Amino acid sequence: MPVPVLRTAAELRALPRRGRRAVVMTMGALHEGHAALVRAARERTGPEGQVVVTVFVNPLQFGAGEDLDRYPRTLDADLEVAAGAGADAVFAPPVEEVYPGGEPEVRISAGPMGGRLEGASRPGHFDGMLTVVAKLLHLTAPDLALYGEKDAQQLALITRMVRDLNFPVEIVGVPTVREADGLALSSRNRYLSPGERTTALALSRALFAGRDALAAGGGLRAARAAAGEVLARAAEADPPLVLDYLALVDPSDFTEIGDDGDAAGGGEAVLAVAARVGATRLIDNVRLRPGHPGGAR
Ligand SMILES: Nc1ncnc2c1ncn2[C@@H]1O[C@H](COP(=O)(O)OP(=O)(O)OP(=O)(O)O)[C@@H](O)[C@H]1O
Ligand SMILES: CC(C)(CO)[C@@H](O)C(=O)[O-]
Ligand code: BAL
Repeated sequence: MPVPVLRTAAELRALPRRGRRAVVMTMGALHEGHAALVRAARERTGPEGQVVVTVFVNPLQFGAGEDLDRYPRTLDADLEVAAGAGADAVFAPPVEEVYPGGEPEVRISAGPMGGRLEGASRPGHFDGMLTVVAKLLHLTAPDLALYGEKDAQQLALITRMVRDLNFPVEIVGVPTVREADGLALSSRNRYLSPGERTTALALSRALFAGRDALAAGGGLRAARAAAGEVLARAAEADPPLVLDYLALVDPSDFTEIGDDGDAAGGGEAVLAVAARVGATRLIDNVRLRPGHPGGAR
């Protein structure tokens, strides 16, 4: 069944509420990772509930020189993926509908966590991201909202915003969906040539090497070193991987964990990587659990 496409805030307000409402926010170019979020939303609302998918490429979270203009826009295909995964409606507004006053002067500040890691590499990104997430939460008024763990710092910041600013919504994280060879699904993967894709596999391989080193009893220092070795080899590949960061961080606030330090939050850590292959910038991460069998999940 085709899924209704709502273009304006007024159309969204006119959508009758039914049971618990879940929202899955995306920038479009939907793939199986997005479909997993929609299916997880459906499971949580039950058949009597309602799942709304938003498709909006948010200019505010792109920096100068980033890929705002070439970001893939594939609404017809997105509607099929959303419907196939169980969405009830897609909200795909034009920019003027989300930013009726033009570029906003008042924005959400992502605070100290927003300046770390991804925030250090993409200044202003998380302020822009949280500002649009706040707007989309107001517009869609959901009971719950689901986000992927692939964008772990984004998920941590949204969770923090909702707590700090008393948004009446439950935030749910969904595990990263990967290709059979480990590459995390990402809309930006479609920029990769076959050779670039082969090099890009080093991101997930590095993280898995880190997880395996931890499972073998090496501790967090060995985990990071093992990941670093994989990335160093990929830097010599053709085309090369250009590392932005490899970091071990505390999942609650994304502060870096020293080599011998314990992570706060029950000793868990996130091993996160960002790198460029050709003109494409990719990120990935795994959760590490020192002391747990397998070292991770
Ligand atoms: N492989 C994945 N597994 C689970 N969730 C994902 C995956 N990829 C993206 N998501 C989630 O889907 C939501 C929308 O993300 P977005 O539209 O930016 O897709 P993306 O694939 O991350 O794109 P990009 O390549 O631009 O980063 C976010 O909550 C994001 O974390
Ligand atoms: C959450 C989001 C839809 C806000 O534009 C975006 O950052 C994304 O797709 O992850
Ligand atoms: N998936 C995160 C959104 C962004 O890269 O802008």
